[in-house]
Amino acid sequence: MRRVTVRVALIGCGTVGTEVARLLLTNADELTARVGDEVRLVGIAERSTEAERDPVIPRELLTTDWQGLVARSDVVIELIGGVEPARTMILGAMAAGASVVTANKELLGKDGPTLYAAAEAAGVDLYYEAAVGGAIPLIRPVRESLAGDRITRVLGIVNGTTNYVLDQMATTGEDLALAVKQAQAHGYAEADPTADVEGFDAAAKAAILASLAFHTRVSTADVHREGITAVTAEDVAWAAETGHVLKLLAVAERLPGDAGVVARVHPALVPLAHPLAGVRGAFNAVFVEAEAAGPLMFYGQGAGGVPTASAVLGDVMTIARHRVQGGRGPAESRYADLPVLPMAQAVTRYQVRLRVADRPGVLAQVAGAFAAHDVSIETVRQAVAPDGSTGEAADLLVVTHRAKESALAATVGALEGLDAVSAVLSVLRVEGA
Ligand SMILES: NC(=O)C1=CN([C@@H]2O[C@H](COP(=O)(O)OP(=O)(O)OC[C@H]3O[C@@H](n4cnc5c(N)ncnc54)[C@H](OP(=O)(O)O)[C@@H]3O)[C@@H](O)[C@H]2O)C=CC1
Ligand SMILES: N[C@@H](CC=O)C(=O)O
Repeated sequence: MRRVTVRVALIGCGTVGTEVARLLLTNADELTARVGDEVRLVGIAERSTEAERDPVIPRELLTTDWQGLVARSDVVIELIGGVEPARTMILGAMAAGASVVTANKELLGKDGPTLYAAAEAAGVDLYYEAAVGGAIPLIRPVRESLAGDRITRVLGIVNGTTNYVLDQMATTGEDLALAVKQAQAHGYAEADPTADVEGFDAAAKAAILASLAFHTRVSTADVHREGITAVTAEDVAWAAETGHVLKLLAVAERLPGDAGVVARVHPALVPLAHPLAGVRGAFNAVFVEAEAAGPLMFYGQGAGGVPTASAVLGDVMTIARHRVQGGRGPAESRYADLPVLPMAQAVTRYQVRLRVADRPGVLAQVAGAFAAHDVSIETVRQAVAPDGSTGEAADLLVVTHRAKESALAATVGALEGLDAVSAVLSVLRVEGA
């Protein structure tokens, strides 16, 4: 009889866990053949063994005793999400000698170093490809394939739910609340979708990517975060009117001269000609720019049980091969230890929409406010609302060259102080131009 070499335990059998179990069970022979020894799902820990499950899940695999399960496993897959009890379970698994696969970006973004340290101390693997970009191979290229290069920037769409919601708002005119409900029904959203729409999920992913890309510890709290709840139908319409589409972007940059790292998540205007503009539904796409490799684009399904399960299984297979053939995955690398700088240091372009008095000299006053704060104007034009409405006042649309966030904030303050400006209607960052 074949010796069981790699015993796999699953904790959490929801949207992703069910699909992971399905792949492990239905493809067991093939996975075994690829590893060279048996890969077997030995148990699934859940809160209750009585809850309704997909028929693919054999009841005899279910247990509520995660500690007992972990004690008889070589690889533990954590798919419950959240900080606790997931952290305790992962640390318990490692202390018992098991390697861990997790998709838990919330925990990694808040407390990744504790997990890395525990993996190191126990001499086990920690893999988390599914934590960023769902099915897209992204962590491994950043952590391993680009280990000999110098990454300067990571820019992309890393949250499937918000991309789906903004896409629905732009293409069907649906409102945000309804689109979020649909994203939940598709299995894209987090257990609490606030994590998606308020940008927490994308911020955690930005922190994970920035830490790996810049060999520096960046936690979720270091990431400037704005979600999509303040995005209005008018913003979406204005984006289209000006040849853009609104996307929730994650941007992490190494500043020139290694002055530091800035990581941010916010809605941004993307020009229609840019590849990110064509990323629809729950798909994700991430540009990684490295000094030698140049720009690389990673694209694919960023959320959903089945695609995410593919990434989880890839990690299980890597660990299984390590168990059979020897070897270990990379440890945390934070030798660069660059300062993590606040949003005020970020540099980008802006589109500012202003309502001004329709009288001579106003344009000069507005231009003066930008110039006084060293923000260079690229274009300025009188805007006509997408619904064609006009009034006694005029709306101006100002697009700037690249400027520091602090300079733009000071400019907006100055504009608000001008009596010719009755309102700053919107300020949106422009990326990818
Ligand atoms: N859904 C997606 O598209 C993606 C999800 N992820 C990540 O994957 C992880 C799982 O997500 P997802 O499958 O969507 O989440 P779900 O909420 O669908 O599933 C979580 C499962 O874990 C169970 N669970 C919760 N607490 C415990 C516990 N203490 N002990 C045992 N089981 C528990 C839940 O049981 P109960 O039903 O009783 O609450 C549920 O079955 C999360 O970290 C998420 O961020 C990553 C990429 C994509
Ligand atoms: N809720 C997340 C799931 C994948 O990480 C998303 O919508 O991207």
